[in-house]
Amino acid sequence: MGISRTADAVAAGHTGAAITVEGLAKHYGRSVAVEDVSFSVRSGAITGFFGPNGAGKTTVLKVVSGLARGSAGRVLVNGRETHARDAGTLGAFIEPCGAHPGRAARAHLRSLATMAGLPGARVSEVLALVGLEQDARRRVGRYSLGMRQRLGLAAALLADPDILVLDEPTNGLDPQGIRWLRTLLRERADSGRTVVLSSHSLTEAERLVDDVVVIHQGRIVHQAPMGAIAQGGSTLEDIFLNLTGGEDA
Ligand SMILES: Nc1ncnc2c1ncn2[C@@H]1O[C@H](COP(=O)(O)OP(=O)(O)OP(=O)(O)O)[C@@H](O)[C@H]1O
Repeated sequence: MGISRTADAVAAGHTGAAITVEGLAKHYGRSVAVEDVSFSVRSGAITGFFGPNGAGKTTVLKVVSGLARGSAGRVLVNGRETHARDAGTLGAFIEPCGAHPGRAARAHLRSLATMAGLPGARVSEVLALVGLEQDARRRVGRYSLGMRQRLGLAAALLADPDILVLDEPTNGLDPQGIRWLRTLLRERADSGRTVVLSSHSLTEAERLVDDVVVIHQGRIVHQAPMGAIAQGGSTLEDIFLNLTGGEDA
């Protein structure tokens, strides 16, 4: 995993990593959500971001996606520090999906496409891609959890971005949906694009991710290629429980 880069290399320009997070902190008033978070994400790989409830995964993914601002530190996307990520560079799905419950999925996606300057035909493409064609005219408020996940994914995929950031994307998906998502994400990575996802389903994620980042109590406690973890005879769950103090669970 192309992890720590020197400050000089980063200052000199693009390090080759799709995402570099350096010394990121996020405070809510006096409460510290994450502190001194640094890691990087390889281009063309699937990176899994793991941690117990409240560890800081969503907070970091929001800042990485430009949906929230950090209190300190910086995030480089393709070597550039910018708060407004353009849709073709990075697409994110972090709940809530932002669709008005009274709106049809197709109308929601159409507005997003218009705002991003994308052709209307792309809406039908992503609806087909996520398997929501038949339900595209239904109100989002009547969607199941899995259908909302698929809609969120459709929105993230609209501009066919180089980098996909997904917060617990398998939540609510049925087994067919999980397999479909695994294939979709693997194909994207194999074609040189980048995926970052968080998940609590460690057994599931073990089959999918190339690189592992573990966050605990707002700080990064581990980063390694999945292959190295497996070679060491450990499972992702072993590593996770050891690092997050849950080995007695
Ligand atoms: N808007 C907010 N205001 C105040 N504190 C917040 C806010 N959002 C998150 N936090 C706090 O930041 C910390 C990290 O939360 P975050 O949602 O990033 O964790 P997480 O790892 O995604 O958790 P989970 O696995 O439960 O989704 C928690 O202590 C949470 O209470």
